[in-house]
Amino acid sequence: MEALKSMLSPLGMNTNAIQDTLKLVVIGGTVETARRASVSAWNGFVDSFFLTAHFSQEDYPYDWLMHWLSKQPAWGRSREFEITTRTVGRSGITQTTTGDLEEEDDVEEDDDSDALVHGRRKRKVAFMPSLDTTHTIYYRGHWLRITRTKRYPDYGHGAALKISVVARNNDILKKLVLEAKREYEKDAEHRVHIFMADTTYGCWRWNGARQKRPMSSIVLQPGVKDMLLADCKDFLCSEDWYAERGIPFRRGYLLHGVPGSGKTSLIHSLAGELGLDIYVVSLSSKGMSDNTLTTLMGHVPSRCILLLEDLDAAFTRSVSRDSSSTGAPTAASSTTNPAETNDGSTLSLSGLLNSLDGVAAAEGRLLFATTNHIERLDPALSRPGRMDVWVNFTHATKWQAEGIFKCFFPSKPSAPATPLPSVSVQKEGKDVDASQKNLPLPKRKTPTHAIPLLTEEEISALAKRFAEAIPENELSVASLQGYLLKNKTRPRECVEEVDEWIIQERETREKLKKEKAEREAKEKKEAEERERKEQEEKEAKERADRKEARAKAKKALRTETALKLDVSSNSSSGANTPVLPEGVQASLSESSSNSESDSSGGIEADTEESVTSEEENDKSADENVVREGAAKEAVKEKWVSVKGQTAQDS
Ligand SMILES: Nc1ncnc2c1ncn2[C@@H]1O[C@H](COP(=O)(O)OP(=O)(O)OP(=O)(O)O)[C@@H](O)[C@H]1O
Repeated sequence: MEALKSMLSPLGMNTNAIQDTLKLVVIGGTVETARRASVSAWNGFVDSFFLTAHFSQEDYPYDWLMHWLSKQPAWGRSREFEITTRTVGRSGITQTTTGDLEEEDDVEEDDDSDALVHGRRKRKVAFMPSLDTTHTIYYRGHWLRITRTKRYPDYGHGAALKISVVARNNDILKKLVLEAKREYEKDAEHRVHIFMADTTYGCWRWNGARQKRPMSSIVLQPGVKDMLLADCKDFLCSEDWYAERGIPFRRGYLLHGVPGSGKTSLIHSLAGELGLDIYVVSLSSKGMSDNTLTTLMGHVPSRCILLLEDLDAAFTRSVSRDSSSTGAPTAASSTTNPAETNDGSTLSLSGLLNSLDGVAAAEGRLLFATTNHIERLDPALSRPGRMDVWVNFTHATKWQAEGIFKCFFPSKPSAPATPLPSVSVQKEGKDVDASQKNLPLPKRKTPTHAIPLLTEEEISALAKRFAEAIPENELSVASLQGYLLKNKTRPRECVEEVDEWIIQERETREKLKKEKAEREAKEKKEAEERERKEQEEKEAKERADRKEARAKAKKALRTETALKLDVSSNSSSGANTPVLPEGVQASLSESSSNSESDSSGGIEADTEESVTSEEENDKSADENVVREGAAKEAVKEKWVSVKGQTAQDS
């Protein structure tokens, strides 16, 4: 301080403004230099001692870490944040996070996440640290510096995480990622994640997480579910077996059959059972091309279910999925020359085949394809190696009807440990047994409907009666489910009224069939009418063209004849010789031969096309005119030549 004073004292009292300014510049410069030096020293320290890991939103570790961070108090206490009702991270896990905002009343009332407000689930508001802010979190004896950044700021999407830590090696980061993964998987245990193909960017987009569907809720012919599940499990643990034999580590399942028979439901259920995510591609979606599909297939993770829905619709682009639509491959299905359809899709069959098992195709995935019309598939698509297992789904059998009935109406446990007193609940004017408290519904806190619990024997008897009433292979399982849903609280009435419902169903189907037939007949008639009109227009045009051609021919003939006349008159007046020029002689003989061969068609003899009677009349009238003209010319020319000869004789 003293030194500074002594340095400044000569300037202090008697200095002018310039000296003061210089003083300020020197001090400011020193401070700024010191600041820069400290920043660069800190950066140097960070660079040399910090380990930094980057996590991009496109990859799973990002989800794991976002999920883990959502549970860290420091993350929730950010001083700069985004407020969102979207769930944390791509995973969409909807549990309470440290940053969740609740109304006080809600917290007191209950923590029922299923509560409905105006028919919708209550949305929770979450606090998320805003982009480009750095947080420091203490983890296992280390301070982690975490920054969330935007990966593609220009495109407005894609986020990334940067985690830096002072450590000798990256063990701490490995531990962090593994712990985040474990926690994520534990929370995701009851859900199946769905990813949809984004054809614009050629990437996969997370589309939501669905509750797992128990396999027992899918009712198929005995053995089908078990066979499929065993096959999938066997495949997933046979990677080495495939590698040893040089067989591509892929397996394809083709589920074909009538609509509403459980194809999609079975795939969801299998995904839940095997703990796999589902990647869905709609081949007929807008902008789908060979390149996009190949890119997408190359980015499918190794253990997942790849679902190609409605495989037959990929090349027909038909709106109708019924059996009467032709399903004939359009130009776009050409294997060599894919044509662009009006929806911008340029996918070809060869492109699809290549993406399924080409060099870039992912290994270890289970391919599931569904179709309602197996007969429309190209054999190359469904051959073994691409589709190894085929399963046919039919309309409901009696066996399935019985099974689905039992699924809807679970029976009362035969010997409850502590029998509950049966309470009667008044609902819609009917007495129903309220002992449904025994129902295995762990998540439902306030049941919105009461299901009477019947004994196992009673349910079995009702299910049998229900199955007997259902015609074999006539109604879809989806329609049975619809009927049971309508009667979910009335098992006995449901069985009593099933005959009536079947009659109604048949009538509705008949009506729909009739309406469809009428619509198709009308469309056919309109198409025929259109075709007839087009044909008529075409014929009229052809007639007009022919008429014009004939008119031109007549005109040309007249011009030629006039020319001949000129030549012969010149020769008769100019020289006394009766010898006619060669062309005129030829014309004369032609004219005479024409007059002789009138019946054979004369001037129009070279017209090959057949003509209508009207046209023939026109034509013969025209021909008569031409023939008359030609005959007159011939007489005239003969007279001229005789005259010429007489003149020479005399
Ligand atoms: N076999 C079945 N077991 C249980 N539920 C079924 C069965 N078949 C159909 N369902 C029910 O019917 C509805 C439609 O089923 P799903 O979508 O799986 O049929 P799909 O065969 O895939 O039909 P589409 O060919 O039209 O896509 C679902 O809600 C499902 O619960």
